[in-house]
Amino acid sequence: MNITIIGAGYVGLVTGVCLASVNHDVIVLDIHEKKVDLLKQGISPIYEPGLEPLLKQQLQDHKMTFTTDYHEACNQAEIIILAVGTPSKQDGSSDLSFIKSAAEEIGAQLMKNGTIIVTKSTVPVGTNKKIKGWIQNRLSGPYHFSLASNPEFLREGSAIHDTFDGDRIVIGADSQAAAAKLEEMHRPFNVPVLHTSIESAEMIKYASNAFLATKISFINEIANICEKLGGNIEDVAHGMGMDSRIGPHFLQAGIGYGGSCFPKDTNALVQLAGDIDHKFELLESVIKVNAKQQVSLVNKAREHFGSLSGKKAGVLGLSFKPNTDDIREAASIEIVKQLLAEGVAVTVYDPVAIDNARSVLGESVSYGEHLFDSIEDQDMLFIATEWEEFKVLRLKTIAKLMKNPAVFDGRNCFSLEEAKETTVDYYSVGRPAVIKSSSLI
Ligand SMILES: NC(=O)c1ccc[n+]([C@@H]2O[C@H](COP(=O)([O-])OP(=O)(O)OC[C@H]3O[C@@H](n4cnc5c(N)ncnc54)[C@H](O)[C@@H]3O)[C@@H](O)[C@H]2O)c1
Ligand SMILES: O=c1ccn([C@@H]2O[C@H](COP(=O)(O)OP(=O)(O)O[C@H]3O[C@H](CO)[C@@H](O)[C@H](O)[C@H]3O)[C@@H](O)[C@H]2O)c(=O)[nH]1
Repeated sequence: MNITIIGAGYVGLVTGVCLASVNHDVIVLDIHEKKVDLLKQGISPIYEPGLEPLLKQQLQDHKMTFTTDYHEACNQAEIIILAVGTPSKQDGSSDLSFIKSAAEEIGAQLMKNGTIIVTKSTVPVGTNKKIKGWIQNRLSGPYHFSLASNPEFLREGSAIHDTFDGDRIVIGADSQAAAAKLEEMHRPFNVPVLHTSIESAEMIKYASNAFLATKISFINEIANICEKLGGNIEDVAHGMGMDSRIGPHFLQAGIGYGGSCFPKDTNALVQLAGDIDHKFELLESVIKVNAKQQVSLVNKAREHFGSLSGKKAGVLGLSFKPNTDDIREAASIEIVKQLLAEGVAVTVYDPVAIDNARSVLGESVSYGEHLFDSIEDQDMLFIATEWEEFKVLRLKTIAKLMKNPAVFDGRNCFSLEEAKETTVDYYSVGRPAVIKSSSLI
């Protein structure tokens, strides 16, 4: 099939590469010229395991092209997939300006009947109706087109795997023919397909993200209670997860959820409910708990040291999760900002996210070239992302390198047994702190 994707961000790029690799002919359009130039050379502007080799292969096989020209992208397409960003506005609601401008451009370029316009971007319930209007307003003739909502569920860091091995594909189309065509497009992925109305498809995306965020805030609250009452959150989560009605996933306590989706989509759903005078109290609490959790490690450090002013801290991990260079809404950035506000000199390290972090943190911190640069001679060490290369470090190595070995582990990378065998004062999440008697004197 001839498929066009509008937006060469995370979703557009991964979707495009995967569709091309199962033999569709894919054009990806973006308005960002530099990005398109890089992509034409087979260079991925994002770090995503497995993406670049697959991209290069599709270019070599002539299954994929990149452009900034809407006419070239849209006039022959059977299916046009909208994958532009839908960031948060100041009030938390979804900014649909990129969707609107892309829809208007598509409308102006439609020159035949039967094109299916698919929304993959995460958009509030009712947006597809608006998209229809925006396209219709720009049509140059009486062309018929179909609309569908086909939300994306990939996770950064495992995006290729999630596309080929996802749990479900949701299709909400305005006609049976469009629904059948989209099912055919996805068939090579061999993932179960659910057909719904457009509105249900739009809501499935928000409800899924909100539910997962709720699981995370819930387990983080249980972790906070464990810290005060006793109990080990790892055992508690394991025991809860053994109940098949609860399930073992998304019960990893930590320093809160970040990324480009959960924070944005939970806020957008609260706003969407508010628009119809429904106060979504549960989700409001989930968001509040998450904000509190993001600064919980620094609170522990303050309690440990008294004042943090004039001290030196290393921060390991800047991306919002491992295997990505994305730092959008990452807890690490909140931690760094708070440390800086308290007069701490901060050295950060991340295997792939340093360049992105530099654009946000500028010269306010030092950047380690090697992870040891963030450990050596520091008074305290924060672990904000559970990168594999941090997990294979040993606490006794960390203890030797640090000035005052106090570790604040936001991702429970080390066992309490290991912490007990070293000179490190070790704080983690939802587990008892391991404080050495010498540090209490
Ligand atoms: N990132 C994820 O893991 C993920 C997963 C599922 C769903 N989503 C949703 O998918 C959508 C896209 O997310 P993303 O992370 O890929 O966004 P992104 O910000 O990484 O990329 C969006 C791209 O769209 C381009 N763009 C903006 N306006 C355009 C226009 N008028 N015409 C053409 N291109 C335009 C931008 O230049 C950018 O390259 C969002 O709604 C997001 O919520 C994201
Ligand atoms: O048990 C857990 C699981 C995750 N997280 C945190 O939650 C955030 C999000 O993680 P994850 O969901 O793995 O990454 P995303 O790439 O943001 O993916 C989410 O957001 C995407 C965009 O909407 C959806 O497509 C995916 O299905 C959904 O999982 C990260 O900060 C994680 O550290 C936890 O703290 N504990």
